[in-house]
Parts: sequence; C-alpha cells; structure tokens
Amino acid sequence: MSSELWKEALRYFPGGVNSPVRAAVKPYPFYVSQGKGAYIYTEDGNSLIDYVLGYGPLILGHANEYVKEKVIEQIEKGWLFGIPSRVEIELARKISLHMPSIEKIRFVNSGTEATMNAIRLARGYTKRDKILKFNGNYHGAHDYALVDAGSAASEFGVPNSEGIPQEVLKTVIVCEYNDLQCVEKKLKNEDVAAVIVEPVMGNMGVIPPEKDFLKGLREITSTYNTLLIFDEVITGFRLSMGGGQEYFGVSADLTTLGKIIGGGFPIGAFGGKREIMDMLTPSGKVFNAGTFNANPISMTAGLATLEVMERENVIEKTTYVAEKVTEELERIKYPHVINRVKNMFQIFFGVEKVSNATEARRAKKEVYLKFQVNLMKNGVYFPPSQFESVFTSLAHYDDNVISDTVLAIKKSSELS
Ligand SMILES: Cc1ncc(COP(=O)(O)O)c(C=O)c1O
Ligand SMILES: N[C@H](C=O)CCC(=O)O
Repeated sequence: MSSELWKEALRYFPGGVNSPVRAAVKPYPFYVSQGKGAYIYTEDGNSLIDYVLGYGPLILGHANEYVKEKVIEQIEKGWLFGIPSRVEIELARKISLHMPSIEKIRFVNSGTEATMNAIRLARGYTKRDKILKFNGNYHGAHDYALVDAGSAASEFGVPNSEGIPQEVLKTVIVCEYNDLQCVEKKLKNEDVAAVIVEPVMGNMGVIPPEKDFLKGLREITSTYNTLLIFDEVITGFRLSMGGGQEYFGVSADLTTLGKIIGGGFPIGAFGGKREIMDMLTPSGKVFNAGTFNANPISMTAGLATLEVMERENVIEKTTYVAEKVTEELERIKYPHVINRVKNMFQIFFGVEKVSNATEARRAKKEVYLKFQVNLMKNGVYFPPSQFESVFTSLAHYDDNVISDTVLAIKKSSELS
C-alpha cells in the first residue's frame, strides 16, 4: 500500500522523496508499480492515464516496445564501457540533422549537467562571468540556476535556494520573461557571457514567449557579443523535431537538451557552434568529463525514440491529443486561462493572463490542486504542481484514452 511505503520513505529520504515535486501529490504520493502506454498502475491497485510522463521524456508513452527491444539488445552487448561506442555517433548525427545549430555536442547525464556546462563554456568562450536568466525559468539544480527558479523550487517556496555563495549570486542577473527592455538594459550596462532561456517556459506551468521575444533576444545578444543559450531540455524534440529553434525560427549559439533524447533514461547534452564547442576538453581548456557520459543505454533509448518520432509523426499526434484535452478544459466554468504550445499545456485558475512567472504565481494554486486531486479520483494524473507542464504522448493518441480523459475532466470540474 502507498500509505505504508510513504511512512517508511519518510524514515529514509528527506521529505520522503528523491526529487521534491514528487512530494507534492496530496494527501501523500502514490507509489507506482508499472507503466504501459498511456497508463500507470499504482501499488494500491489503481490505474491512471498519465499526463506527467516522467516530467516530459516519455513522448512515446510508457515502456514503448521498440525502445524496449533496442535497449534489451544493447544490454545483451554490455551497458557501460568508458570507451566510445558507435551509438553515440548515431545519436549525435540524428540530433544535429534535426537541429542544425548543433554542429558539435557533448553528452552528459542530466539537464542540470547540460546547463551547468553550457554556462561554464559560455564563460570560457566570452571571458565574461555574468549570465542572465529569466524569473521562473528552471535550468536544473545547480548553483547558477537556482536564482528565481521555477518548478519545484517555486512550488516549495525556495526559488532562491539557501547554500549558494554570494559570489555566485552576484554573477546571475534576472529579468522577467517576455521583457526585452530589461534584457537590453542589462546587456548594455554589464558584461554578460550568456542569456539562457526556455523557448517556452515549462516550469511555471506553461508560458509561451510573446511574438518576437525570442527573435529580440537573438538580436540583442548578437549586438552585445553575448551568447544565446536555448534550454531545450523540455522543448527539444517536443515542439518540433528541431525544437523551439525550428518552431520559432530562431537559432541559438548553444543548446541544452535532455529528457526526450534519452528515451526515458538519464541524459543531458549541450551543443552548438563548432568554434565554441571546441573549447571543451580535450580539444580546449573548459573542463567537462563524466563516467556515465554517452552511456550506451541512454544513447540507444534516445536513438530509438527519435527513430519512432521520425516514422510516426509523433509531434502532430501528441498535439492533436493536447487540443482535444484542452478543448474540454475550456468548458470548465471556474474562471481560468489555458496556455498551450503544441503538445504541452497548463491551466491556471482565477487569472486572465499568464505571460510571466509573476503572473503565474498569482493563479489560484489551491483551485488547481483541488482539480488535480479530483482528476486523480477519476483516473487521470495531471502534474501535482501548478508549476509543471501537462504533457501528451503517442500512446495517448487513442480514442478511448481521449474520451476517458474528457469524461474525467467533466466529473472533476466542480471547483467552487
Ligand atoms: C528546461 C529545463 N532545464 C533543465 C532541467 C534539468 O534537467 P534534469 O532534471 O534532467 O537535471 C529541467 C528539468 O528538470 C528543465 O525542465
Ligand atoms: N520540472 C522539472 C523538470 O522539468 C520536474 C522534474 C523534477 O524536478 O523532478
């Protein structure tokens, strides 16, 4: 039973969990025993249609057969060598085919490592110390990212984590998302190595960039010789095969990836212009290394996932599901706004517009939570936090899954 497992977990893990957002499920986290397709199955004998999908990586759904076969084939051959293997080249080739701004890439093990290293590389390349990020953007759990951070950092009231040296904090400048004037002013007055941005905010709920925001960032950063880093850990291979860059028609100097490119196994990557990437060790003097970098299991699962995505028009199918689900959400009587970009979305109650983190924080979180708990009772799992995104997968592209979701929304909409 989940209740018993939870009691024991509280003995072993701080706050009972190994990543804070998992503790946001009310009244206590359910424990998952299995996942298949669009469904997860709990230790309490319940099944739920899963719209969290491991917080984004599982764009094909749980335990996809093709990915599973490929991973098992790789396991038969061995799972870690600390020696290069063919599959890392195959995955790099595929990524760079779809994302031409990535001329060279380094595989690491999480989105956190990806952004941490991309920032270090930007500093090494520009010989400047400062970076600019946006309020509510989440770039992982390292020191330079935990300033006005979204996701669980906002959910648990610590957008600015304790334990980060003042010297580090002095190097991080924050602007409001969609505020180009702020960016222009800061870049004019300070020597900034890089602007790092989520092309669509997916860690304060979902917040799209306003028209010309990303293009504006491109222009301003070019003017001041500041690098533009697109953090596409969520949006890469989700908004389009070429990520947010292709979708919005803006090219970044450096790109960080994670989630989907590992097919559900631990992954991170950062890549970009050849002349910048060549500053990395061993060709250059900006250090990065990792025992598990480019491990063959994550490479294989990622490659298999991208192969399915190419074959099966996954982005359009997952977008269709998101359209159907949000059409039903629109019918909810309680005042709300829904932000959706392709196959990622979130609903905010009690506000008329959410275009940045400050506005997202004004939404009625308690109403969202009530809705989320109602949905769980009716067989659908939305993120347990207002500050996460709802995701759809290929496995959701199924009439029964969609109609059961629509029914669950109807039954869960009494919120006053
Ligand atoms: C945009 C973005 N960047 C970076 C990260 C960090 O990735 P990871 O959790 O794999 O460290 C996340 C999610 O956690 C993310 O959504
Ligand atoms: N929003 C985070 C990543 O996108 C959620 C994952 C986590 O914090 O465990």
